[in-house]
Amino acid sequence: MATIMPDVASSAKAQIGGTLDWVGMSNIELPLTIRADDGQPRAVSAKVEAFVNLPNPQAKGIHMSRLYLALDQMSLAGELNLNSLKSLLDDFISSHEALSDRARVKISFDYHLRRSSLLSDNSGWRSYPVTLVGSLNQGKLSMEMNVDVSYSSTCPCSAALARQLIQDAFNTQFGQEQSLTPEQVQQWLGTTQGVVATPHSQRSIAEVWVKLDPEMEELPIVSLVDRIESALQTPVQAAVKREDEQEFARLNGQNLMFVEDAARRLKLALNDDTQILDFWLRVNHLESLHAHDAVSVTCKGLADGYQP
Ligand SMILES: Nc1nc2c(ncn2[C@@H]2O[C@H](COP(=O)(O)OP(=O)(O)OP(=O)(O)O)[C@@H](O)[C@H]2O)c(=O)[nH]1
Repeated sequence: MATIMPDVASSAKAQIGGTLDWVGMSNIELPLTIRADDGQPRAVSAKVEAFVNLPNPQAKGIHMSRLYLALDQMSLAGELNLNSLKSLLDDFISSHEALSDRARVKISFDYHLRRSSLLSDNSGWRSYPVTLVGSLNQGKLSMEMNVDVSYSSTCPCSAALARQLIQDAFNTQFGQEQSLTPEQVQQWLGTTQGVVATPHSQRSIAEVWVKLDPEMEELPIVSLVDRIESALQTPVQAAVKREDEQEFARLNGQNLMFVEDAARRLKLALNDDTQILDFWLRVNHLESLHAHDAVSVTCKGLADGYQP
């Protein structure tokens, strides 16, 4: 005869009563197959947080194994897309009938994309940290996605100061010359005395959160990364030959950016996308001039939307 095991989650009362906003698990290890908007199913190694609420102040606890098994089933069932996320949240609630009326899941993974070189006929992998957050609140579904994009930012102030030093060096070198030829100047410009100072650039990170239309079927990872990179113009590169490096230098010189400029570029680009219901973004310039970072934060500005 099977032993009857005690089940305190169902039978015991809470020692101290009180409603709880979220109860669940974090750092759940989960292999998943993601299908984003490039149509290519891709295996990722995800870390997951899963929660339900506990509105009954006397209920001892939730059933953690049920949340875990619903996630496990999703991982085995096929590709993760917005529909499977919705069913997962429904499972969280239905497996906690009479206990919970809200559910939340957060799935974090790195998504690799092939990126073409700037000029040469090459391509390589770039990795983008992605987080999906789905929540179900008394039947109301909300889907959010975050992607972090690395790029290069060259300081406009530093560029102007460097140009002034170059002008000064030109005056010192040629100020007394009566007959200066273009060849002389061109030759001089190709030396380190000619370009006597260079502006500083920094590795920069745009953290972008978007609210997705729950009716959407595909995860818009690729279109969001493309939109962000094309607004910034200087994404970190994968495969780089000399012609690509020279083009990168040109793009940096033609897209000088303070942290304010980068945030405004992204705001404009995201406002243009009708699939994005709301957004919040933070750009971080990991300065090379000083040890602290320059940061700017903005959002779409909806009254009931993301707040800065
Ligand atoms: N609720 C809760 N469970 C925890 C916690 N830490 C570990 N667990 C364990 O999670 C395990 C799974 O819980 P349940 O889902 O209730 O497991 P179960 O009773 O076998 O499953 P059901 O019969 O479906 O309820 C239990 O063995 C708990 O001890 C905690 O802080 N809260």
